[in-house]
Amino acid sequence: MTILTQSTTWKALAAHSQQIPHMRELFAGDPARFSNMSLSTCGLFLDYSKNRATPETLNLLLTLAQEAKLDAKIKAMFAGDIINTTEKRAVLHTALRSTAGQSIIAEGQDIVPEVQQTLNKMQQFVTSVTSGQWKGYTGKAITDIVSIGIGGSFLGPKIVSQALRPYWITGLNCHFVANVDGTSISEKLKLLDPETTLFIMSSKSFGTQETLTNTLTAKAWFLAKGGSQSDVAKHFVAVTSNVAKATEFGIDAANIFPMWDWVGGRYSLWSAIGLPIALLIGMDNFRSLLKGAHQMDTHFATAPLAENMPVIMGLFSLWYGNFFNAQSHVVLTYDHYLRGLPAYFQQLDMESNGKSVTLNGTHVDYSTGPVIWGGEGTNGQHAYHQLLHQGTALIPADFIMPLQSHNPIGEHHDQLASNCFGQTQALMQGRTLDEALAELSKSNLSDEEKLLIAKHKVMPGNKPSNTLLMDKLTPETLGALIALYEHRTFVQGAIWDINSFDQWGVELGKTLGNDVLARIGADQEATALDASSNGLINLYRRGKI
Ligand SMILES: O=P(O)(O)OC[C@H]1O[C@](O)(CO)[C@@H](O)[C@@H]1O
Repeated sequence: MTILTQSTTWKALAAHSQQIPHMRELFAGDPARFSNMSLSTCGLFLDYSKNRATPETLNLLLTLAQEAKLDAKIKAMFAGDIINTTEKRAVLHTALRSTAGQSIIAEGQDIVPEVQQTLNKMQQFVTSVTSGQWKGYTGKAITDIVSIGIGGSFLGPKIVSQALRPYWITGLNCHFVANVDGTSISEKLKLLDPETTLFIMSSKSFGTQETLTNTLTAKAWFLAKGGSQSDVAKHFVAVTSNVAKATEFGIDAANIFPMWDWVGGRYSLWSAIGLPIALLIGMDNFRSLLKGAHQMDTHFATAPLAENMPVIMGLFSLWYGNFFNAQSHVVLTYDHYLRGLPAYFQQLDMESNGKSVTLNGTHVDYSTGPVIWGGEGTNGQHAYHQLLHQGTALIPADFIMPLQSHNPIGEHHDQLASNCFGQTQALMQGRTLDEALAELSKSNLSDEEKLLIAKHKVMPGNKPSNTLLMDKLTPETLGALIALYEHRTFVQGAIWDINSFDQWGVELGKTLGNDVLARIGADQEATALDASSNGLINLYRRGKI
């Protein structure tokens, strides 16, 4: 048994979870529930009133957070303590959006100056490329960027660039390659001209198979299409913390942008890993993205727990996972530009909190990170929302929507908003048997048929959701929104007493993958592994079933 589940507060929460009235009743009993249970900060508005919660719920959850020393853990992260204990690293993505005058110490050194220097190096590079001063090997300006990276070195740049499409002011095109599947890079290369294409190789470790292989393919393509070895420096740059490996690989030292051990891959879009974003939206907009995140950092570090947006969201997610057996959490973006955000939050949360031992190695006796999934509204309403409304699983939902559209055409945005709010209402209130029968009262069905159909139309309701709104999707509000989810993930990991900043689970697959690769290329058929793995490898070697 862990200390957490033995605590009086945990037991009180378990008992309390059985006593919460249906949300319909909670709303009926408190006309001020919306204003009492909403919060506004950093350009974001959070309505958390549609949760299974009374004031007692919040008190208990906040007590749980205090007992887990959440306050002290937040301070430790911002102070650069070694909170990633298994990798012996500080966790300082917040330093990437710090302001020039701040001083943040990691491993005995103030890291703010090098963060600022890197931003300046990015600025010079962005100016040089976007002004046309940076020339390709035939003297032409760059028109296309290809970002090669995977995981945190891919999702952040890709999804933020997609989200900030209205801010693409530089005229460049950007393409992203992550998967080692040769189709991915081949389809991109077909569209490109080597004379005007610049590759950014993004890999913190400079050791990731997919990224190395894709970069080698890109380089071979460049050389085959007319570029020479001495031209490579004009077309390949890298972002990495492993400068030695990058130079050994052939990237000019002057074209390497630094990364640091104290930035986790899934928290790295704010570093030079965000270079593709900056090349599309310009450095001023990139700095606004950082500013929005910094505002959320300040809020997270200073607001009382009861008024702290990441804390409230983290606590409610834990509430459903630990006390209502919710196994997944859905993120529903009512904005086409934000369609990629669920995938981004999926990596952020699942790679961070997909853990099952506490910091001291004890096996947890409670659920940790849920499955994060989702998509854009209204599309999902015609697909998986059915299960949200009437399925047997409890799936808490976050609805995210800007009040103003970048494309205000006719009634589109009013319809979008009405669907978003209508969904949260339907999830909360559901439909009773009497209501379903009343709806059928004028039909020609027999009473027996009416009752049967009505039973199928019953929706239990009481399904929790948060609604997050912003005036408009801007670099600043997006920065705040992403930082909000980063900190929400931290809050849960801190209470569960797990390390949210390592990812040992992905290592075994990588190691075995390399072993399988050697067996695929070996002289003889595979015999040494389990029967299934041998069988699959040998089928693959034969190339047909
Ligand atoms: O930037 P790198 O070192 O190539 O790593 C890519 C990704 O691989 C992972 O280690 C997991 O596969 C992620 O955490 C990381 O973002």
